[in-house]
Amino acid sequence: MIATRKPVIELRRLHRFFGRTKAVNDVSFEVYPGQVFGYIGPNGAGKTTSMRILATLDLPTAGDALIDGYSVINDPDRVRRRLGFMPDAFGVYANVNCREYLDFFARSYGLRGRERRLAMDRTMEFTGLDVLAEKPISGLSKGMKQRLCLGRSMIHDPAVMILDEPAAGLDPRARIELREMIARLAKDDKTILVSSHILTELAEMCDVVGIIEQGQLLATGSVADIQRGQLTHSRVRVRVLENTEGLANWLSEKDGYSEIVTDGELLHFSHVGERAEEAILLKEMIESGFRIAEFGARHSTLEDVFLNVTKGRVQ
Ligand SMILES: Nc1ncnc2c1ncn2[C@@H]1O[C@H](COP(=O)(O)OP(=O)(O)OP(=O)(O)O)[C@@H](O)[C@H]1O
Repeated sequence: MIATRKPVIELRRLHRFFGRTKAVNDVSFEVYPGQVFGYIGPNGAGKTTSMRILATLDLPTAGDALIDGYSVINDPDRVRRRLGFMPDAFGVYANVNCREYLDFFARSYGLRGRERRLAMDRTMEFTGLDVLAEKPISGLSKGMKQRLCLGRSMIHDPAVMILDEPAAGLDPRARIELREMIARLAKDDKTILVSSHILTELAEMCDVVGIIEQGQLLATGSVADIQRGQLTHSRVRVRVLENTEGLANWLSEKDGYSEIVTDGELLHFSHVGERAEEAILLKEMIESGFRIAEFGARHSTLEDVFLNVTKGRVQ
């Protein structure tokens, strides 16, 4: 389905260096219409830098980034019209209420008359800010401020939205609401690039994720693909009706099983490999005459996968 379509967001061998810091170092990926792409990496990985280049707020040292086929270097105006950028930190003016704030951006995008009123109504309704229209921004909660910032980035109804760590600092309810808003935007056929340093925060809402560290993309694909590409780390717990020590000795002669510990009827061990190997192991245990009453494994979580892919390097 995707292969025949043109990408809406495209990074082509993007580089951005600040002195000796390689903030973005040869990053390429594509995002297709209607996709939500999760851009995940630890602090300082290069997410904001690449997003700012896409938003035409900075220029690459080398390479290019395209929105709907238009280059951020050669066609920044066309890029801006098609794109809404929600920065990780945004400034607000004192003594301005929500309606005035959004109206300011609507005017900045050149919306006039009925078109502007419709854009305001649509945005206020979408973000749930209609009930808070007259409230001064200074009195808004963090979650409401994020809604306002999302509203500001969608006021001109862009096809592409770039959201830089929108969930940072939000409480669980605000996070869920944000996730629902992103899902609604995706359903409206927006193409979305959303960043976070927490994989689990994005896993559910993204079709594809890209993991970046030290300016380099380490992995891209669906969360399931990335998980599959990793060897599973699991801690296995077996309850055997007798001869636990015998089972421990039997297991210690096999490759790939470590940290073997016995505790009465229980045997614990670690396994690094493919999950299917555990099913084969269980079958072999039974065939070797061990009376297995329980067999359970705790597999690595998404967070573990993220930690495995990245090395925690900073520059
Ligand atoms: N204007 C700048 N001048 C010098 N170095 C910069 C500049 N902007 C970013 N950097 C450096 O580039 C690297 C990448 O930073 P960037 O803000 O893109 O990371 P990030 O993945 O968005 O991190 P965070 O999650 O902390 O926002 C960091 O080492 C940062 O210090």
